[in-house]
Amino acid sequence: MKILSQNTAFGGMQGVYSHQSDACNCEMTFAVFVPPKAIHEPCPVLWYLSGLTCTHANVMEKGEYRRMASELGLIVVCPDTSPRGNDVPDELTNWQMGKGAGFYLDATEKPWAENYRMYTYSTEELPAFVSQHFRVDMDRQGIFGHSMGGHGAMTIALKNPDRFRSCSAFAPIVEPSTADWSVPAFEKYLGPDRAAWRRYDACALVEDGARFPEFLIDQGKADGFLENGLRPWLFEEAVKETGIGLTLRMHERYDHSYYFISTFMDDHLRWHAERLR
Ligand SMILES: N[C@@H](CCC(=O)N[C@@H](CS)C(=O)NCC(=O)O)C(=O)O
Repeated sequence: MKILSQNTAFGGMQGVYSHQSDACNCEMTFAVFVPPKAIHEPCPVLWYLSGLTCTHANVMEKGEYRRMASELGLIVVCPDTSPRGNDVPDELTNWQMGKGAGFYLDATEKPWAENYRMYTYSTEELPAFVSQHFRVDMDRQGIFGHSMGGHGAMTIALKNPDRFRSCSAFAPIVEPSTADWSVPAFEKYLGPDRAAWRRYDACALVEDGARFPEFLIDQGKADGFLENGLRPWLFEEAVKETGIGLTLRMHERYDHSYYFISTFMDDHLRWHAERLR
């Protein structure tokens, strides 16, 4: 593991690290915040998955999670959103595909399948690596994210209900297989057979029988992507009569940015901490 930076914050440590990833076939960077409590005992771990165009750094710099994570004793891990490097295929002029747009899936189509394996990376390789290098209590894991990362968090929780005790999302893409900004990417990563897309679609997973106890979703009503990209009401519809709990909060005037995310960050951290006790 390479240490790229470590800074003391709120009595804990915000670090940025990199390692060679077998899943993505490239070097991957990630951020870990370790609260002071982890000096004495293993702490619960919360995975934050970011949205389109992001790296590990956006939430680290603008998410404002450290004070509350420190207080609650939560380790927060923030992976990158895609493979990186000069050898990794990309669409340079398209921010919804390629680098910064991994969609937390394992691509099956050329030329993407060589590197774009963010599902395996975020659910297997990175957790194994983090558990080796940090004092994490892997029996207490939660997952959350924003937009494309909200989609990642919800689909990963639905597919791994025994591993995660809590899940929440800021402005998630709840049905990427029908949303404007993800259909072209799914076609390229997964091919034309839409049956294969359902494993990476929260609404479809629920329709197909996947279950998770409950979700918290916050959504801004002034979010420009609400109508065509995000559409949380589709998930509200999908969970009806399934036993899945949903707290969906729609907020007047808030947009899609980190001003919105940081406003509700404390609520999400508390939501997770209560379920990771
Ligand atoms: N680049 C896009 C916006 C992409 C965008 O809003 N990305 C969100 C996630 S979906 C984000 O977190 N951006 C980085 C940031 O705000 O720091 C545009 O021009 O419309």
